[in-house]
Amino acid sequence: MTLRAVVALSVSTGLPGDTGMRASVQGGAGGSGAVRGFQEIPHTGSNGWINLLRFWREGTFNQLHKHMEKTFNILHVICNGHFPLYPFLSLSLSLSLSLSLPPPSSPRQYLGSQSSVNILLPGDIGELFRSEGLHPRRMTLQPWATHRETRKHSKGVFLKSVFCMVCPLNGTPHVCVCVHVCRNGAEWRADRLLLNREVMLSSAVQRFLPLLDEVARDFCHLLHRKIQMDGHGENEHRSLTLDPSPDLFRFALEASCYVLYGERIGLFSSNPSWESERFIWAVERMLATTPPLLYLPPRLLRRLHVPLWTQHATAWDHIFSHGVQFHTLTSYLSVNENSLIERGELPLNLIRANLTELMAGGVDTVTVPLQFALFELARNPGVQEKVRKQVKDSWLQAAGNPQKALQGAPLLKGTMKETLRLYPVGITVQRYPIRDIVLQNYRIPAGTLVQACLYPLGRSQDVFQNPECFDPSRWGGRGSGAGFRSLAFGFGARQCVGRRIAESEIQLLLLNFHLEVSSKEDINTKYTLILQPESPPTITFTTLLSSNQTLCPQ
Ligand code: HEM
Repeated sequence: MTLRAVVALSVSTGLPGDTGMRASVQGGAGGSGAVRGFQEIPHTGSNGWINLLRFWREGTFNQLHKHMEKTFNILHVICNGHFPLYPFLSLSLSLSLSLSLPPPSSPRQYLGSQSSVNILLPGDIGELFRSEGLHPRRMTLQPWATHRETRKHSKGVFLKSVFCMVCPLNGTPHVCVCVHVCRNGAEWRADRLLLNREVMLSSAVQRFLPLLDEVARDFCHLLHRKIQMDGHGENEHRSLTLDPSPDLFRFALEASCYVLYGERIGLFSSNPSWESERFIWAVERMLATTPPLLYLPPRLLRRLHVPLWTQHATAWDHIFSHGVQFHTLTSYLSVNENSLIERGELPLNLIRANLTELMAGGVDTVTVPLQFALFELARNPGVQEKVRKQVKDSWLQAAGNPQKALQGAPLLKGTMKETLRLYPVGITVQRYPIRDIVLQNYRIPAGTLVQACLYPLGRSQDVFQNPECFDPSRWGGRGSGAGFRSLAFGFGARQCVGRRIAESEIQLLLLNFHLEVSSKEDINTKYTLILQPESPPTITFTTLLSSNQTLCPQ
C-alpha cells in the first residue's frame, strides 16, 4: 500500500496527490481509545536526523516536489549561518550516505527532532479539522517563543499554545494534551474572541475598509507619478517596467499601521522613515532565520551565541521597538474611545503583544501574494481583462463604497484565492487532533502533529481540474470554496485573524494598471517560513486612464 497520498516527508510541505491512492477512511475514528484493525502510527521512532538523511540517500528525495527540496535545503541554510555543529552535520551526512538503511516503514516522518504526519486530500483534512477541539493548536514556533521568554515579553494569540506534547510523568500524550489544552487554550480563546471583534467581524471590516482604500489609492498615485516621470510611451498610456516589491512592502506596512494603530506613517513620501525601512528588513530577517531554528534547540543556540540566533533575536527586537513607537500614540486597538483598554478587557501588555504579532504577520504575508497575483494576471492577459471589466463595473455601481465594490466583483476574490491556491503563503496548516483519527486506514494517535500540505493540495489533479491553469472563475460557483480546498488562511476558530485585512488589501491593490511580463515562464520559489518568489518578478505597468485616476472613482 503506497503511503504517498496521506504522507509526505517533510515538516513543511507534502507530495503531489497520488492517483493510485483513493482509498477512503475505513471505519470511524474512535474517541480517545485505541482503534482496532488499523495500522498503527507509533509515537516514537528512529532518530530524526538519520531519517531525514535516509530519505535523501534513497532517492525518495527525488520524488519530492521542488518545494520539498527547498525545505530540505535547511541544512544548507544552517551551514551558511555558520552553525557551530556544521562539522557534526557533515559527518552524519557522509556517514548516512555510506550506510544502507531500510526503507521508511511508518507514515510518521521526522525532520530533525520534529515528527509529523502530512496529509493532502480534502476528505482527510476535513477529518483533521473535525478533531481539532475547542482550542485548536498549531505547531509552536519555538524560536519566537524563546525570544518572548528571553525578553520577558507577553505572547499574543499566535504564540499562545501548549509546549509539552508528551506527559513527562508517564509519557502518555493524551492526558497531557487534554490538561494543557484546557488551561492554555482557554486563555488563547478569550484573547482571540476580543481580537476577532476588532479585525474579523463584518462591522470591523466596514470600519477599516475605507482606511485601506485610502492607502491603496495613494499607492496607485505613487506608481502613476513614477510612470509619468520614468516611463515611456504616450501620455495616456505610458509604461514602466519595474520590480514592484519595495513599493508593495511599503503599501502593506502603511496599510497595517493605519488599521492597527490608526496612524499613517508616510511611507509613500519621498523620504520614508528609517525606522520603517528597518522594520521591513527586520521582518524579512526574522522570517529567513526562523526555519533553521525550528529544527535545533533555540535555547542552546542562544547560550552559544550562535550568529543565527543573534540575528533572529535582533530582528525581533527591531520589530518590537517599531511597535513601541506607536503604543505611546493613539491606537485604534489600544486607546481609542471604545477600545480594548477603555473597555478594560485586555491588559496593555497583551495588547502590545498582539499588535506586534499582527504587524509582524501582516507585511510579508500580503506582499508576497500581491507579487504572485500581479505576475499571474500579467501572464494571463485574457483573465486580466475579464477580471478588470468586472471590477470596473462593480466600482461604478458601488458609487464609491469599497465594501459594495468588492462584493460585486467575485472574480477579484477568485483571483486572490487562485493565487493562494498556487502559491500558499504558509505551505502547511497544522493541527494536533485531540482524539485518535483514522486516515487512509492509519490510526493516528491524539496529539500527533498532522499537517495539511497546501502546496501539493493546490496543484493536485485529484482535487482541481487543470490545476496548472490560473482560473479565478473556478471559485465562482456555489459551494466552490467548500470541501477543504481553499485553506490558505487556515480553518475554524484558529484561522488567520488577519484574514479580512489581508483579503481587503490584496483586492484593493490589483488591476489599477494594465500588467505585462516579458516572459511567461514559471516563477521559481523559495521557502523562508513563507513561500516567496526566488527573485521578485519584474512587471510592466501601463496607465489605463488619463490623469491620476484609478479604477475606483475618486
Ligand atoms: C494572504 C495573507 C495571509 C495568509 C495566507 C495568512 C495565513 C495564515 C495561516 C494559514 C494561519 C494559521 C491558521 C490556522 O492554523 O488555521 C495564520 C494565522 C495568523 N495570522 Fe495570518 N495570513 C495572512 C495575513 C495575515 C495578516 C495581514 C495578519 C495581521 C494583520 C495575520 C496575522 C495572523 C495571526 C496573528 C495568526 C495567528 C492566529 C491565532 O493563532 O489565533 N495574517 N495566518
